Amino acid sequence: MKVLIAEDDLTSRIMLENIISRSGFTPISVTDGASALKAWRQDRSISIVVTDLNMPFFSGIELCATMRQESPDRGMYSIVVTAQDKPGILIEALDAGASDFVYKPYNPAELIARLNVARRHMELHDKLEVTKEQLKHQATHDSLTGALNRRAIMAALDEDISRAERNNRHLAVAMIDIDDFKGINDTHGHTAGDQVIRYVSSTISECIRPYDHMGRYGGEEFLVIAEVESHDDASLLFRRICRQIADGDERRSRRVTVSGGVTLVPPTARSRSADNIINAADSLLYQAKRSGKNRILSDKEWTAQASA
Ligand SMILES: Nc1nc2c(ncn2[C@@H]2O[C@H](COP(=O)(O)OP(=O)(O)OP(=O)(O)O)[C@@H](O)[C@H]2O)c(=O)[nH]1
Repeated sequence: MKVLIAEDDLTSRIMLENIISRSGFTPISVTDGASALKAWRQDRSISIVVTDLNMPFFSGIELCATMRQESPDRGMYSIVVTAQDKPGILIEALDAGASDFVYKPYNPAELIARLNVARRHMELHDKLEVTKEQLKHQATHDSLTGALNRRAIMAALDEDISRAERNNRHLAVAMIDIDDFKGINDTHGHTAGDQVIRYVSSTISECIRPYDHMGRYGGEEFLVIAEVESHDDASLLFRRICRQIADGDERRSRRVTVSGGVTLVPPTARSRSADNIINAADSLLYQAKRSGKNRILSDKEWTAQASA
């Protein structure tokens, strides 16, 4: 764990460096508050700061206050060290954002004990951050496939519609459903059904680009949002997905196929809401199922078929 030392006095700085490295930390030394702030901004792995109070240009209290104001959520533990015994200085430092305060001359053992408190504090903070990330992931991802869950893919759809409008881009939105999935469950069991869901999910994500989105919309239904150039571009992409799912895994005793409906959202279609887009993709999916399955039908293809 790195400890940033801000101390203008050479003797005090060397003493701090010794104590800090003997306690198993990695010391990083600077000689004034402004350099300390710069180092802290540049290196996000610095979480503990030991600072002198009076330094040229920028005091230890100003340093603690600025760090707190700039990054209130960043894990940080700051210890102000001073020989100054001005009444109220301890309260002033703690109120400004310092975590601890030590008077000089200090007992090295006491400073080490305080650094160990800082270490425990930061370890707990890091564990909480990991748990927070895990909970965020669980809240937005489907546990079977690891894909975005319904709430998250719908949120992505809203964001993608706005971004596509802003950037004058076309979006293709597809609803994809596994064919005869009930039969797979009934014949091969629920676990085999789950494997098929995972296979379809991973195949779709392999076929789209990193900035496109896909999520599990329902049991065996997936919503895919891709940025495309045109109708033809969209048809090409979803035909490839459909083919890849049907042909991609030759080890399967039973061929897995999907059907889908893909609707193109041009940048000018400002009035189209997410619900409206989902309904359009859903009714094209219904037509794809009715017209024989193992196909993904776009609105252009459907219009052409209907008027033929
Ligand atoms: N194994 C498994 N099955 C699921 C899951 N979620 C939904 N299902 C099943 O998916 C099946 C969906 O069947 P249907 O809606 O009748 O559709 P289908 O058999 O695919 O028929 P078509 O859509 O017309 O091709 C149901 O039997 C559900 O129980 C899941 O997480 N795991």
